[in-house]
Amino acid sequence: MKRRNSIVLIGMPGAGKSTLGVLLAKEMALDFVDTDVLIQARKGKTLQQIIAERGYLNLRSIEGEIIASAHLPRHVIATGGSVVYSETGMANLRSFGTVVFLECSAEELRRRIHNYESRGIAKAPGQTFEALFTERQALYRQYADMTVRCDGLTLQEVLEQLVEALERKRS
Ligand SMILES: Nc1ncnc2c1ncn2[C@@H]1O[C@H](COP(=O)(O)OP(=O)(O)O)[C@@H](O)[C@H]1O
Ligand SMILES: O=C(O)C1=C[C@@H](OP(=O)(O)O)[C@@H](O)[C@H](O)C1
Ligand SMILES: [Mg+2]
Repeated sequence: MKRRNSIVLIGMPGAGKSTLGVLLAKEMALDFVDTDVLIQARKGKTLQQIIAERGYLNLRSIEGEIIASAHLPRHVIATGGSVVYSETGMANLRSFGTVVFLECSAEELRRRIHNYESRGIAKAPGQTFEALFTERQALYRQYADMTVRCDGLTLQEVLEQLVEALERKRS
C-alpha cells in the first residue's frame, strides 16, 4: 500500500522547486528527486534537446509517462513546471503525498528568469510569459493541497513557511 508521506512541489519555472526541494528534504529527513533529472537520465538528453528535436508536446508526453510510473514514497519531489498537463501523472504523484504550490507573481518570476526563451520551457512557440502564467495558474491551483506564497521572501523564509504549513497540516 502507498503511504502518503511525500511532498510534491509544483509551480512555475523560477518558483524555487528545485532549490527549495533539496533544502526541504534535508529539513524533513526525506529523500529528494527532481523529475527533470529523472527525465534527462532516462532519455540521455537534456530537456532543451528534447524540445529542440521533438517539440514541446513531446516533452510533455515523456514527462507525463515518467511521472505516471514513478514510485516515490518518502521523497521531496521537485517537479518541472509542466507536470500539471498530465492528469494521470499528477494523480500518481499525489498518491504519494501532499502537493504544495509555490506561488509567485509574474513580476517576481520575471525578476528571477532572464532566459525565458532559451530555458527549455514546454510552451507553444511564441506563447508569451503572461499567457503561459495565466494558463498554468489555474492548473497549479487545481492540484494544490496547500499553497505557499513566495513573493518578497528569501529561500530560507519560504522554507520556514513551508515547514510550518506542513507541520500545521500534520498536527
Ligand atoms: N525565494 C527566492 N528568492 C530569491 N531567489 C530565488 C527564490 N527561490 C528561487 N530562487 C532562485 O530562482 C532561480 C530558479 O530556482 P529553481 O529552484 O531552479 O526554480 P524551479 O525549479 O521552480 O524552476 C534560482 O536561481 C534560485 O536560486
Ligand atoms: O515549465 C516548464 O514548461 C518546464 C520547466 C522546467 O522545470 P522547472 O520548472 O524546474 O524550471 C523543465 O521541466 C522543462 O524545461 C519544462
Ligand atoms: Mg526545477
